[in-house]
This record gives sequence, structure tokens and C-alpha cells, in this order.
Amino acid sequence: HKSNDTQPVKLSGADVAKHDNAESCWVIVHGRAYDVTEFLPEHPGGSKIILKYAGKDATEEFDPIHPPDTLEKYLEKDKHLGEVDMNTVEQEEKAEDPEEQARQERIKAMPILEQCYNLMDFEAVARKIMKKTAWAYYSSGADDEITLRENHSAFHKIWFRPRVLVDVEKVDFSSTMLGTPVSIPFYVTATALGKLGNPEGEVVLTRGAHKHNVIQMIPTLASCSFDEIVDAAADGQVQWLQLYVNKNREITKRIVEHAEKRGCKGLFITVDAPQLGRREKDMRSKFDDVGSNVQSSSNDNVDRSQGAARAISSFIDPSLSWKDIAWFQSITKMPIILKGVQCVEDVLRAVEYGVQGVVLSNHGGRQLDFARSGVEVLAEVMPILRERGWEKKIEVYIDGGIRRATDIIKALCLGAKGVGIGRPFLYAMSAYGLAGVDRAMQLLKDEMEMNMRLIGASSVDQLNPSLLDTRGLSFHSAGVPSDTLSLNVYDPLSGPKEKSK
Ligand SMILES: Cc1cc2c(cc1C)[n+](S(=O)(=O)[O-])c1c(=O)[nH]c(=O)nc-1n2C[C@H](O)[C@H](O)[C@H](O)COP(=O)(O)O
Repeated sequence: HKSNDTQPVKLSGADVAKHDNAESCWVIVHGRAYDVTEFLPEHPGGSKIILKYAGKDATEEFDPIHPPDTLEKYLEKDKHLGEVDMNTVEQEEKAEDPEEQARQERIKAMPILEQCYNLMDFEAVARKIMKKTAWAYYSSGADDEITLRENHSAFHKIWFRPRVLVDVEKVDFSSTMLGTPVSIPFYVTATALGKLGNPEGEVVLTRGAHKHNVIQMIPTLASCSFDEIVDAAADGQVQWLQLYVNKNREITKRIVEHAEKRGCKGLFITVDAPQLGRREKDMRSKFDDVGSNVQSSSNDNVDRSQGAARAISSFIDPSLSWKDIAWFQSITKMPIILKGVQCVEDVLRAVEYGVQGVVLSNHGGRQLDFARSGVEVLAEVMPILRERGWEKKIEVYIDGGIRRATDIIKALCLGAKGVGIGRPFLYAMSAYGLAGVDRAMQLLKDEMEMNMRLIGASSVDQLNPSLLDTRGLSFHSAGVPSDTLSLNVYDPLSGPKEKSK
């Protein structure tokens, strides 16, 4: 399309609308048209979701799931059809969606930020005001969400043995992680699809992490591109990379080398997700979102019924194993940390393979249900590392269900170097943007100072196992099922007989 003054003529909405089927499928993203006909069968999210926007503007659906450079990177240049005159594109009449109207009303009535006094308050607000699909993706855990809930309740099985008459006038809860000084021993863990909750996505977390001098772990499956997230960091701000290992090792090598070149100070290889877990809230909401036609015999070659998670993770390599560690050590100088280790045997192997750290984690309860909480595994691991004199050989982190500074203190008393926090910052960002993330981090710092003072510790190196009573930690008390049959026929003891009349 060239006009006589060699300015490319923009495509019209009508030009694009003609290509609205599987035989010829054009979509508009950010004002530019793309021919995705040949790409349809390869789309990890299946062809149906693209065909829903065939001949139309797909920007709104595209943005939360795809980093902005996706089309640049993965769609051949001859499929880039050029600019569209957006004035000629018919904007979809959004059918009045009562649920969306109700959500908008809830947003108008949402509490002001100052009404949030702890991390769970952000979850309460987010649950009310987030889009259903976003809430479903962030909040869901695998299967019956037993581990999701156990992550939080495990901390309720640990009690403090505080010491008194310790001078706690000055409390310093700063620490270091992989050699980087941090203001408080938590980091923002990797959580995918940040733009589902906030249109700016992960860069909001970058700014919050900078403001509070904590580390951000950049997710492989971020909505923002890796470079956008690194560019959003301030000079000297430390970030780590969370890596899902691709079946195509060349792609993985490129990602790791690029991350090191851009200054990442840690490579966190996710090892608990050879396949992403079945998160049923996410799956259900995905059905509503694209209509149940996905249920029909969809000819796409990807099972989209697994919700967003499965759709975006078909590249992950389930063959990853201990023999690959040496290869990673050969392609990067970054410290290597295995994220998602869940028993002491694998921590000992990690030490033997020479990695610098592990995160004891069950992926926020989103992977194997009935996996134990990170803090319970921590209590299993540290005494054995100490027994072998290995506790200095490796940095041990935990994540999952950390919602209070007392959770952080319990982890550090048991020997963790620090903790990762996921959902609370997603909810804070989704409800209140950067101000929300800032407040959430500050609330944790305020709690940390008070609780360190009350436990009788003025710095994190004073936190030790003697300050805890962990005897209840490994009990997973489930009520004995009631014995209904015999109860029904059982003849209870009867008390003293009344006098006969
Ligand atoms: C909440 C959440 C967690 C995800 C996450 C996405 C969300 C919305 N995603 S996921 O889509 O694949 O499951 C990732 C991810 O990209 N990579 C990863 O290593 N962990 C992922 N995690 C796990 C995360 O890094 C922590 O292990 C977990 O969030 C800690 O639990 P809390 O959320 O309770 O703090």
C-alpha cells in the first residue's frame, strides 16, 4: 500500500474486516494489522481465541497475556501488514455486561488505600474489584487448593518463645540476599501475567521494589517484556530472573545470556512445574471468557481448557533434570537457585551439584496439591544442613502464604535467608497501583520492627530456632471421618432412670 507521495497508505477497518476467518485471518494490535492465518494452529492459546478477533481490533485481549515485543519477535515480517486508520475501524459495541457494571460499582465503592492495614486487606479488596479472569488466575491453586491454604495455616502451627529485657531500642531488620544488601529480607517473587491485574504490569512492582530497596524476581511469563522491566529499574537496582526452561535450549540460552548481560544478579530455575498445575478457578473463568465453544471439538492442537496457565506454558521442558545443572553452570556466571525444591534430599543434591541456593516452595499451591508448605520443609532441611556443616554452602529461601512479618520472622528463626512474596503485591498493584505496592511493603516493615522488638531481637542475625516452638508444625490434623453407620445404631448411655409413675 503506497500512495503517490510514497507515504504508505493506511489500511482501513473494512480492509481488515474482510479477513475474518480461518482461511484468511487478520487482526489489529496497537493500530497495526497482522496476517496470522498460518500462525493460527501454532498459537499456544489455541486458534479459537484469535478467530474471536479475526478482522477486528484484538489489542485489549492481547495486552495482558503477551509482552509487547511478541509480534516483533515471533511473527515473520511479511505478515506485518502495516498501519490501520483506526478511525475507520468499527469499535465493538460492548454489550452491557451486568457483571462488569456491578464491578464498576464496586470499584467506585472500594475502600481508600489507608483502610488497608495488612496484606490480607489488599486481597479482600482485589477479590471485589478485579476482573473475574484476573482474580481467577491470581488466586487459584491446584486441585482442591489444600496446599494453597496450608501455606498460610502452616505458620499458625509455629509459636514464639520471646525473650525479654533485651535492649531493642534500635531494631535493624536489613539483610543481604545473594550478596545484595536489602532493607528487609523479602523479595517480590515471580508471578506471571502482571497486566491481568494492572495495565502497566510488572513495571509497577519494579518501582515498588526500588522504593523499598528489595529485590524483584522477573518472571519468564511476564506481561511486560524482560527489557521493559529491566529498563524500569533504577540505576543499581538489583533484579533476578525466574526461568521456565524451554524445550528449545537455544531459546533458553539466549534468555539467560541476555539476562546476565542486562545485569540480573540471580538465575532462579523453576523446578516444580514440568507441567503447570490444574487451577480450576482459572479454567472455569477461561470458559466464560471465550464462551463454551472451547468445549466443542476445537481443532486447535492445544488443550485450552486448562485456562491461561496451560495456554502460555506449553513450551516448558518436562525433561529438565539434574544432568542439566552443569550446562547452566557453563552458560552463565550468575548464581543459580532452584525454585520449587520440596524435600531435604533434593536440597542435599542441590548442594552436591554446586548451586548457590534453593527456594523451598510449592509454587503458591498452584502445582502439586498436598505438597507441604515451604516453612514445614524448611524445618526439615535446616537441622540436617547444620548436622553436615553445610548451612553456609547454600542460601535457603521459602515462599508461599507469607502474609505477616511474623511469618518472615518464623522463617528466619528456622534458618531461611529470606522469603518470597507473590499474591499480596499482585493484589495491592491490581487494586491501588504503585501506591498499593508501596503501602503493602511499608506495612510489612512496620510489622517487622514491632515484632522483632516484641520477640526480643534487634537484628536478623539474632533470630534463631530457640525463639520458636515448632512441635505442632508437622501435624496435618484432619478430623477422623464420623462413623455414621454405627452412630446411627449406637445406643447411647442413658442416665439415671426416672421414678416409674
Ligand atoms: C500467584 C502466582 C504465583 C506464580 C505465578 C503466577 C501467579 C499469579 N506463576 S505461574 O503463572 O507460572 O504459576 C509463576 C511463574 O510464572 N513462575 C514461577 O516460578 N512461579 C510462579 N508463581 C509462584 C510464585 O513464584 C510463588 O511461588 C508463590 O506466589 C508464593 O506464594 P504466595 O503467592 O502465597 O506469596
